Amino acid sequence: MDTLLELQNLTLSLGQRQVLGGIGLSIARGDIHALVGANGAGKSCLAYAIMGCEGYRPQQGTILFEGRRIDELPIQVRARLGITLAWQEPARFEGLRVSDYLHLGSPPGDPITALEAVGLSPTEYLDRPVDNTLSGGERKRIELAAIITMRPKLAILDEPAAGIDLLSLDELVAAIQAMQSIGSTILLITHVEQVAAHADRASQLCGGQIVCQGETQAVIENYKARRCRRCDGEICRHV
Ligand SMILES: Nc1ncnc2c1ncn2[C@@H]1O[C@H](COP(=O)(O)OP(=O)(O)OP(=O)(O)O)[C@@H](O)[C@H]1O
Repeated sequence: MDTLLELQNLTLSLGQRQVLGGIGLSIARGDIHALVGANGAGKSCLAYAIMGCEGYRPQQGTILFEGRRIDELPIQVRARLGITLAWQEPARFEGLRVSDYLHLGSPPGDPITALEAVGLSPTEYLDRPVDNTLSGGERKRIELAAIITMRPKLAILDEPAAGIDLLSLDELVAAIQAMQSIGSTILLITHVEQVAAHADRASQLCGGQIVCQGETQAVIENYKARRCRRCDGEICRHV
């Protein structure tokens, strides 16, 4: 396997609370890897730790990206190496138009193709401001379009389906697959089975620990059946 990202024994405490406890995870280059788990399982914290967000530096463990240790590197260096994160709450930029936003940093991809990939009409959206005059779902799609234009090596998507209407979930999946087809590897954090089901592999998180990983459907079934190693093989108390 050509491993893009490898986490070894990653442990993160915030204040008195341990939110990640000895995470081991490998993600293959080119894969969509789904991360599932109940509210509070630690999915977003893991995303922030990989991205290098302020305040989320692990106390223990190693993060390897393309075989290079990155856990001591600041967020902007990790971004330059090709890691990007789409936050659970999509960004607002008062005064910035969608076309400016999609051209920020002169990304390699074409903003028009990217907007079409997320199901938004370029003629209708390019001149609109990226502020609260857009719905949450529209901002979420525009953020995904920005990632498509960036062509990162690793895109971490935190709940990309949040705020996306049920009928548009297939379009969201198509946009994620478009990212994959242009070479990005995707860590896909989602509660929506219809979206997670399209991943190549998956991991299940409970209480800051990976309790199951492997073939996507098997992990989803394990999660839905509430099987959880951490909860002593009993019904998971956290689902
Ligand atoms: N800055 C912080 N300080 C203290 N505790 C935090 C902080 N951020 C998150 N936590 C706690 O860490 C745990 C994991 O939170 P996280 O946001 O990673 O969960 P999640 O799996 O993404 O949940 P959800 O599905 O609800 O988004 C939670 O118990 C949360 O309250």
